[in-house]
Amino acid sequence: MSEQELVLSVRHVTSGYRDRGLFRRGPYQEVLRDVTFDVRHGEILGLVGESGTGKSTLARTILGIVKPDQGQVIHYTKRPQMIFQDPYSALNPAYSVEWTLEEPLRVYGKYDAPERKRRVREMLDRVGLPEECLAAKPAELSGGQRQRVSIAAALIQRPRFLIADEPVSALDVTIQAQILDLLRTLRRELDLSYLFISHDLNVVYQLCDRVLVMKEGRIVEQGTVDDIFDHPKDDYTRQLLAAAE
Ligand SMILES: Nc1ncnc2c1ncn2[C@@H]1O[C@H](COP(=O)(O)OP(=O)(O)OP(=O)(O)O)[C@@H](O)[C@H]1O
Repeated sequence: MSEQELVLSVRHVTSGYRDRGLFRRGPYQEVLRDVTFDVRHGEILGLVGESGTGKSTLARTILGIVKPDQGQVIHYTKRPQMIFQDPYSALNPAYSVEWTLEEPLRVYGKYDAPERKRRVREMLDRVGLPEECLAAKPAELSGGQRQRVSIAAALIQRPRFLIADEPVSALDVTIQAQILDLLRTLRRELDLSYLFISHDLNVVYQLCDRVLVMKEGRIVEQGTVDDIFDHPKDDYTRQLLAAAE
């Protein structure tokens, strides 16, 4: 696969934490073990595995928050942005939606005020929110609206690659379906790629093109959604599928 077709390569990455315990000097805990995969241009790559297996640690390692002890993380596009399960973690409760969406552009410094306002309104429209939301604070919005705002905040700097860590897990099923639809539409319209982290295999089946299965910090199986769901090769994948039925 040529480099133009990739947005990210993770090569033999081993990483973990040193900051446990008293005075953050606890023993080193290895979390990721020899992790290798690519994210291809335009794809939605699912990452599944039980709680505590290292999915969020992988996201942090891709973002550079956790440094790999071995191996390499190679970005072929702008740095990815993140969407989280709880949009509150991405949205400052004290500020309006307009402020939240405009701030990264203000920091970036390239656009004047009218252009920033135009971009904010365009992004709000793309994520399916009315202009009345601009003045609202996060607490005044529904869970689904808040997740739309955090998606807009992630996209306002026009990244090519998004990491979504359980982005629909806190939403009820109808709203989940709307947000999954939005993510599909945005991928098409903005030519995005996603790493989509979820413990919900049903959601992964609906949304993803390919899937990574992680167990105890290792990728035990990867393949297309059809491969993984219809012809799982690894025992652990079979167990996860059986548990989800
Ligand atoms: N900041 C941290 N410092 C030390 N250890 C951590 C830190 N964050 C996570 N860990 C440990 O790393 C391991 C993997 O956690 P991680 O959050 O990556 O798993 P996960 O697969 O995302 O789980 P979940 O699905 O519950 O979010 C766990 O044992 C966890 O306790």
